[in-house]
Amino acid sequence: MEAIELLLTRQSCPRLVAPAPDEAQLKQILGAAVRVPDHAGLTPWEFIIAEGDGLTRLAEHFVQAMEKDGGDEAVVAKAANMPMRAPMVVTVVAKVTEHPKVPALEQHIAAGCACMAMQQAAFALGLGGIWRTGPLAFNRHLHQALGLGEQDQIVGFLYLGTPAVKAPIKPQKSADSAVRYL
Ligand SMILES: Cc1cc2nc3c(=O)[nH]c(=O)nc-3n(C[C@H](O)[C@H](O)[C@H](O)COP(=O)(O)O)c2cc1C
Repeated sequence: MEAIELLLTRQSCPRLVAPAPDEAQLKQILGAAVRVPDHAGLTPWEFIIAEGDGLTRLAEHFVQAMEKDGGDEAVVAKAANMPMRAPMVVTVVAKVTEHPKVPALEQHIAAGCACMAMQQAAFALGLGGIWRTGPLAFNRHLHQALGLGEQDQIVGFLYLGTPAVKAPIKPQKSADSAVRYL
């Protein structure tokens, strides 16, 4: 796939099934992640990969975090199922450090770029992915369970796998309404 074709046709895939990215594919996906712009070379990210039993552990963390947050039965049951929507879930964390020239926002953006690059790499490899967040991304109980520091932030749960159906590519979007010239 041409790079420009990837950039103009990338789309999310919410319905994902096994197989997950294999070892070689995952290496390329992670390689794309760490290739993104990174002010001052802080590598302000961590990728927590859940696959197989890891998905069950992630679901347990989700459940406990929601319970500690006072979530009702329906909310907790929904959380338990979330990681089961794909054969692999990568929790993308912005690992934020104090830096005189690189504010936290830039470190969050860099981690977000990494998430996007991974989705694009998966798409280019014929796999599917969708970037999700929701309240759990901001849940401090989950952050603690995953060993995040006080300044760290989950910027995305990247669901990866094989598209369950071959969805048609969505029509091209126009940027016209978002553009103005000075
Ligand atoms: C930071 C961020 C968080 C998102 N969180 C969710 C989410 O929790 N649930 C969801 O369905 N889509 C979420 N999305 C949107 C999807 O990733 C996706 O972009 C959207 O469904 C549109 O599909 P497309 O990427 O094919 O245009 C999020 C996107 C971003 C950038």
